[in-house]
Amino acid sequence: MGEEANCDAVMEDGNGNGNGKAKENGHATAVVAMPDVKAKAEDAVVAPGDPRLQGISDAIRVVPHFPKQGIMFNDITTLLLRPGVFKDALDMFVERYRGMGIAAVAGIEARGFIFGPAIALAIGAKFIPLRKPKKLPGEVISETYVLEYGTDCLEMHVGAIEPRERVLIVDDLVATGGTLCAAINLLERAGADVVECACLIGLPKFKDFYKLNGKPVYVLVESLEYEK
Ligand SMILES: O=P(O)(O)OC[C@H]1O[C@H](OP(=O)(O)OP(=O)(O)O)[C@H](O)[C@@H]1O
Ligand SMILES: Nc1ncnc2[nH]cnc12
Repeated sequence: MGEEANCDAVMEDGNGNGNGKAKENGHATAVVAMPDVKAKAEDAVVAPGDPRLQGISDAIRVVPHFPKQGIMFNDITTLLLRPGVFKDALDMFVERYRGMGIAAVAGIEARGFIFGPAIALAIGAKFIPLRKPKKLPGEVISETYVLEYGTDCLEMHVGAIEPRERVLIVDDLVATGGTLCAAINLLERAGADVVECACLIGLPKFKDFYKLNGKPVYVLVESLEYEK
């Protein structure tokens, strides 16, 4: 697998002690990675035992050796084919972020675009696409990063976010954390207040504890189908 994210990234298992996750069929219940300190159990575990999580976990297909040997690809397109489960995932994010004064949801291309806009509309926030290079027509700021299979770059339109606006970053999956780090950096360079990062899936490479640039990462399910 690829390199670690080139920023401060460690992961909390959601119980604050590295143990006790409910794991079934390859994925675990929701966890949130808290920054800087070992999170207390009541802070860290989100919706423990929520019956929706098992359905979400079961709906994610794991494809071995895609796009290259050794990568266990977590495919969310199978979840998208099941509207009830897709809605459960969106609802869980909306329930968490509604009423938090979030002005913007920033979605990461491409799969963050599947979840981010629906969350944004439901919580009354604007949606900001963080795009791969040379896709946005206006003036952009850019951030280059390392990922599991190469390097990439995220871009955002100048003026998409105002200084001090509260923003949630959304993607389908966190693996090394490099993509989320780049998104955090990009938004903070524009003066935004990044509240949290939200992903459907976190890979167990991030086991025990993580923080990304000091920002919490909320993960619905954790994949166990992972080849070292
Ligand atoms: O935590 P990381 O190691 O940075 O990896 C996670 C990122 O990798 C995947 O996107 P990918 O770069 O494959 O782009 P795509 O969605 O356009 O296929 C995924 O959707 C995340 O954005
Ligand atoms: N294992 C994985 N599955 C799906 N998307 C990914 N992005 C980076 N690693 C991934």
